[in-house]
Amino acid sequence: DVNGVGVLYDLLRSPWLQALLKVKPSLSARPVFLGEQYLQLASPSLCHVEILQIKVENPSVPEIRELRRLLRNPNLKALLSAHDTVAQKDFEPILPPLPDNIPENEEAMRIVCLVKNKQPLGATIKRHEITGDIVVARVIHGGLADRSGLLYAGDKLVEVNGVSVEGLEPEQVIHILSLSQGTIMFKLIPVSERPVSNQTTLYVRAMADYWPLQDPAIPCADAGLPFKKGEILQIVDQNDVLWWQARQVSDLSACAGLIPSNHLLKRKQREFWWSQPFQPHVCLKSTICECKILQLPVRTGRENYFLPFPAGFRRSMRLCRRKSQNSQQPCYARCPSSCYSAAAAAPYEEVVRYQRHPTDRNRLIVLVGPSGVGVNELRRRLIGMNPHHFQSAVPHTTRAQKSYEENGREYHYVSKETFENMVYTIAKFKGFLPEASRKEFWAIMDEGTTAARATLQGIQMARTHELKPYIIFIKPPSMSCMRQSRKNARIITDYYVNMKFKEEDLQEMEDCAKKMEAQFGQFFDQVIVNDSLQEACVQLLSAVHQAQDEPQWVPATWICSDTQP
Ligand SMILES: Nc1ncnc2c1ncn2[C@@H]1O[C@H](COP(=O)(O)OP(=O)(O)OP(=O)(O)O)[C@@H](O)[C@H]1O
Repeated sequence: DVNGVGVLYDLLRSPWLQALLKVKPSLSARPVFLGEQYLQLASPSLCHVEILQIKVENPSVPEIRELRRLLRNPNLKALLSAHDTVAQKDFEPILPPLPDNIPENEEAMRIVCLVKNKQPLGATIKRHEITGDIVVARVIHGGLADRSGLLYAGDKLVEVNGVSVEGLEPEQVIHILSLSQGTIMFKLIPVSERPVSNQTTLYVRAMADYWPLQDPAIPCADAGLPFKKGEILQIVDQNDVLWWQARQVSDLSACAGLIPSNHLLKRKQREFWWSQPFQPHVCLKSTICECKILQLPVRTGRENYFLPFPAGFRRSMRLCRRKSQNSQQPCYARCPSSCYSAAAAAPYEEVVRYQRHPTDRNRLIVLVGPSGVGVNELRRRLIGMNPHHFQSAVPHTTRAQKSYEENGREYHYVSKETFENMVYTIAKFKGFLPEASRKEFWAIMDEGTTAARATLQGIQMARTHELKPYIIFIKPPSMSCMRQSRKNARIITDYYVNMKFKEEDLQEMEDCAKKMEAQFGQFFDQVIVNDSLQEACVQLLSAVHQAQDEPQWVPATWICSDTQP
């Protein structure tokens, strides 16, 4: 972020500026003279600058008034002033002169100067297994090395600040770099054949958590990208079969990081499942040891210059194990198929952006939550707010019927198998949905303390291209908030009617919610914390509209299936 480049970038992408840029063609198509004003506009890519001449003639026309207001916008004036300032400055660093004693075979060498700063170079080094040379192991996509085009995987390091790296370990090279101040000079032999990258960008939903700092197998923990299940990742490099490069879709301007490939993460999950009693997402021991990170390039003038920054040494690792193993049943004894299927499932699900067409049927809205959290209350309130829009059909549930309830009044009580069959049938027979297509179609999945396996399958069954379910998790707030908000609320059990929530009810709700998040969190499109009923209701309403009217990430197979005959 040099002198607020991020701010400038945001400004250039701002909708009002985009709108202003769009004004120009319409002005030229329909000549409007607004007096003498010259305006220079820079496009977001900064690659072309447009001159817009506007003459004010008839200020009573609303569009002209709007345009004048936009032109007087202090942000725009500041942008133009920033543009002028930036354009006049020379950002090229002053480089030291090239050494006099350049060897005869210099054409095979590349000399690179680095100026230390706080940005990582985005490249790693390792010892070559056969030759023993120190080589650049990989260049991280979007990092400074990658953007500068000065460094390639396979480049062999010869000298650092005049010191030969022959016989040194990668850690020793990093140590030399860490002691260096100011400008650092590298000599390297460029790789003979640069790797050809014909990557296509892929978007995936992470179905597991990953913490690089807890993974002793990662080639360079500092270059790892941590992620949580449910997050959307942009995969930008799959050249390495074991370690891919990706970034969070929420921060696409960031440098990419290393993530385990599909196969590797799956293998980790499987190995973990067999080796651990019960502890999701623990990284496994491995002997793979690649590199340290080289950091901090700064683009320079005619030569390739960049600046290394000391990277931390590998952190020592310890496998996390469940503390009270003895008190736990082994995973396979408790829920064999859910855990195993979770471990066997693909760790990344390919997703695409999907915008429902107004004539498409509505997406199925699925509310998921622990019993008693307020799923039904929220649904009732929402339908009450707009009964014409929201279908008031009695939802189906897999939980047991309570004594005071009537089948078909609160819920249709169905077995897990029936629920799954029902969802399958809905998905199979397309004729079922058109009636519901003008209204929202609901499914409610409650989670009792023992129904984890079937509910997971239920969610998975519901995730079809026909229904395109939008899954909303209704989450209880913290215990202290629940004590407050549920002070006057009443629950009805099989034995007592209108009973107050007891401490253990709230605790059970919280435990159950944690379990649900741990097991199905990757499927949640949205999480709503039900503390204040009113606020939760507003959030639910907005979530439902978002699901139907705004682009969302959905499994790629849903869209491919749509195009199939
Ligand atoms: N945010 C809230 N604040 C106060 N009371 C609430 C809130 N949310 C729900 N309640 C109350 O908690 C009780 C249980 O809610 P509700 O019946 O909707 O739960 P549920 O999740 O549908 O559970 P079940 O599946 O067992 O029917 C109701 O009395 C409801 O009014």
